[in-house]
Amino acid sequence: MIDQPAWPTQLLLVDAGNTRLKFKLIRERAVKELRAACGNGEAAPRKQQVIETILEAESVSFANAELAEADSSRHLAAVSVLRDFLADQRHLVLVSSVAPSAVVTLLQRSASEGNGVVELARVKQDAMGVSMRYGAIGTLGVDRWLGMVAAFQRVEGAVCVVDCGTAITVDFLAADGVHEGGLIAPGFSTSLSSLNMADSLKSAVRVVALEEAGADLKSSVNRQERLGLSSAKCIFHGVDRMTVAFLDSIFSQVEFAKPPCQLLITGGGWPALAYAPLVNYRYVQELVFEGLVHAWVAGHTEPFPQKP
Ligand SMILES: Nc1ncnc2c1ncn2[C@@H]1O[C@H](COP(=O)(O)OP(=O)(O)OP(=O)(O)O)[C@@H](O)[C@H]1O
Ligand SMILES: CC(C)(CO)[C@@H](O)C(=O)NCCC(=O)O
Ligand SMILES: [K+]
Repeated sequence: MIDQPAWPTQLLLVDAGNTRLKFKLIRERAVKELRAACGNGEAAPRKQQVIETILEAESVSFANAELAEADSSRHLAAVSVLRDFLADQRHLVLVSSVAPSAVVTLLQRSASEGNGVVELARVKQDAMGVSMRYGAIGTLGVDRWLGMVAAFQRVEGAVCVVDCGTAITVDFLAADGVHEGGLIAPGFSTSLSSLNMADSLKSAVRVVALEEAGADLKSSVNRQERLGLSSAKCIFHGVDRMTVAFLDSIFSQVEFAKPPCQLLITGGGWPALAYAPLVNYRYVQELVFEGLVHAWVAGHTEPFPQKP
């Protein structure tokens, strides 16, 4: 554990995923509220205050820079947005990253130009009520861990976290915070692109995806009985049914869990599925951001680059 840094003027939260980089800015006024809720910085934060501050924070929309693998010019485009944004502020950049380390290095470089510092979340075996049982703890994705941390602070009981992005990840925590285990499956777009399709077909599938997103709710045909009469529709419905069948298997595990278990869904891929499960759930688009703040306040982030 490290000494907690002084409270910054503003907090920039960064979720560097496999495909995209997501930012959320907690402005000065909200940081002050958070600080007050956390006492002198040593006490545990009032969890609800953290949640509300994150939910209310403006700016999710200001930069959702697309990251393309092996395309650092796009990384740079994202980072230049940060650079403009962070100039002359005493800011702290909290990062969750499962992206290549070059991404974090770029973030750090631009943050330091603006007199800011970067702290990286790292998976901890036992922290904030959550206990990991992964064999090699360093191999667990920090985004999954932060999602579990945030979910447990919200629910304070058994919970299943489903994160829909490049991958669909599933993690179950028991009521005592012990990680029972998880699943990693390809996300919707990942499954689509894993088929070796001609480029013309790829764009046809994209068009179908857009049409279906709107037509879905109106259609009288059960989603798990839909068939295609074109290559694009066959592919789209194939991947859709595979994804939904996978999710349904998770949801029935939650439904019949004993003792009962709550369901928290996160990730930008969920709304795109336009899918209503039969179990009760809550959708929180930015669970990773909540987890980041909890982890920082509790001293579970580390300066980047690490001090020698
Ligand atoms: N029509 C669709 N139906 C279902 N899912 C879709 C559809 N279109 C896009 N998606 C999913 O939405 C995801 C976008 O969500 P999100 O922004 O959380 O993920 P990401 O940023 O791509 O992933 P990561 O966090 O790993 O970088 C895409 O990866 C894709 O899997
Ligand atoms: C599974 C992803 C890609 C989801 O973003 C990420 O959490 C990750 O890279 N995880 C490492 C593998 C693991 O969690 O065991
Ligand atoms: K993600």
